[in-house]
Amino acid sequence: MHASKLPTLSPPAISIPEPDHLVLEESSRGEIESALTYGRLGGHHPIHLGDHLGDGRYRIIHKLGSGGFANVWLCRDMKSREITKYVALKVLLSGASVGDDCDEMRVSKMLGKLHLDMDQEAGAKYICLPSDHFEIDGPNGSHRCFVYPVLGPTVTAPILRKFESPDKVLRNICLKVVQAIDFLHGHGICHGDLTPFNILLQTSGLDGLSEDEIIHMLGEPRKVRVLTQSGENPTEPTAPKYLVRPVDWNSTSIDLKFVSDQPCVIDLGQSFQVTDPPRDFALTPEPYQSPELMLDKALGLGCDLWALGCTLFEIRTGGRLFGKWANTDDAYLCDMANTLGKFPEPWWSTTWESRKKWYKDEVDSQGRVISILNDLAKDNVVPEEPESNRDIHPSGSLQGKLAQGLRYEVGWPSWDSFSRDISADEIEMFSDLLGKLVKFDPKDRLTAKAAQDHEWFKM
Ligand SMILES: Nc1ncnc2c1ncn2[C@@H]1O[C@H](COP(=O)(O)OP(=O)(O)OP(=O)(O)O)[C@@H](O)[C@H]1O
Repeated sequence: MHASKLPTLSPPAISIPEPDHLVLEESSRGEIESALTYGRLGGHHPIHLGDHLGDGRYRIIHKLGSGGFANVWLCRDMKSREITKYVALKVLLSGASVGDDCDEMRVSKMLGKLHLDMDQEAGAKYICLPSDHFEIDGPNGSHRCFVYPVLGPTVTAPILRKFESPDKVLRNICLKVVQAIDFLHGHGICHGDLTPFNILLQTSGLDGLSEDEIIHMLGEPRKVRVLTQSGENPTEPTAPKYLVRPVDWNSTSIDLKFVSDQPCVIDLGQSFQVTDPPRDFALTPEPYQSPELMLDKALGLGCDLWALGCTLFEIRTGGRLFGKWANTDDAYLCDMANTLGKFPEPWWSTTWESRKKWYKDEVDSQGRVISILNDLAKDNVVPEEPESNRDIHPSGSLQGKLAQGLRYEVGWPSWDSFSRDISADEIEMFSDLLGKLVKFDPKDRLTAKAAQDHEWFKM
């Protein structure tokens, strides 16, 4: 799910304290979950370490992540008696748990109807589907809960360092993501929110470890106290005593031997049957939106294929394909035009109304768009070092973007980076694949099935 779909929360039916009286003892930049998401109807369920959910079956032992709609907890499955077993439990905001249609279960239901033998389906093992679901009632409303396998982080610098051949590993991860999307598309399902943030690496070997071993490996959960404005502990049950900071996979003390090189595509909350696209839908974040989605609000498998191109680029290089510095639709569209050329009609002359602010109507002798203003429209990429790939390819092209090489950087709270060049051969092959996925006309885009046979994957 994505934050643009944040549900409007209904006004409280009972008298509860105003939500803005809660603060965190310390908060950090970019933190999604805040104290304000508690203490109100529609908000999060107050959860503490050691709590049991799902009729006592799932015991909370750490937090794995938080998004715009949910917190995801690492739990021990107490039903498993022989060996310890761990699961990821996604607990939705109660405001996101309304309605008959249950987003997270929709794909499982669609696939269930097809009576598939999932072991026989190549891409099925790279899709994260819930194994169980239930509902809990609490002081902030009812919350849908979904049980998933425990996954690890997205690809990051420290993870890459642990692999002997990171380039090969990254290409393999990309292939499996393509297989996962092919699996969905083959069964008429559009993912609807494909981004690199929704590609996590699988874990292995966690089951059987003791809780102490798990905590030792992931780091002791960090608690941040929730306080009232006057600095007191909140007394009402609508707020937890503390929030838990999610596992920091970039921390140097985490043992990455449990993180595999197999990806898994998560967050199928926006997925839909191609034959029945939703009328009211949430948009994928801008960097992954296709031009037809941005300009015509047209949704379909083609949007997934465009997002797939952007996602593969980002996995392989650690950088954004379109709009690295952009923060408006125009800036994203300009970067697409700089990289891919003039848009087809009617987009160029009519639909993209502000285009004339940035580009002339005609293109130059090499088919490149001609900028009117240099600021926004100009490409973000400045070639630096001579005698490298950067000088061979114009920066306003897919090759030019790939010529910047692999640049993975981890920001707050731990800093780390991992960088290296991408060979000229690979730039040629990969830009060919990307160019076929990010075609302007969705009908011209390479299907996920055909993409798997591309020579880039055979390097
Ligand atoms: N199965 C899992 N195993 C481990 N961590 C997970 C798992 N599923 C989700 N996470 C972590 O929890 C975070 C939030 O999950 P998810 O994206 O499903 O929630 P959301 O509220 O729907 O998010 P968004 O606002 O990004 O749409 C993820 O970014 C990821 O870090």
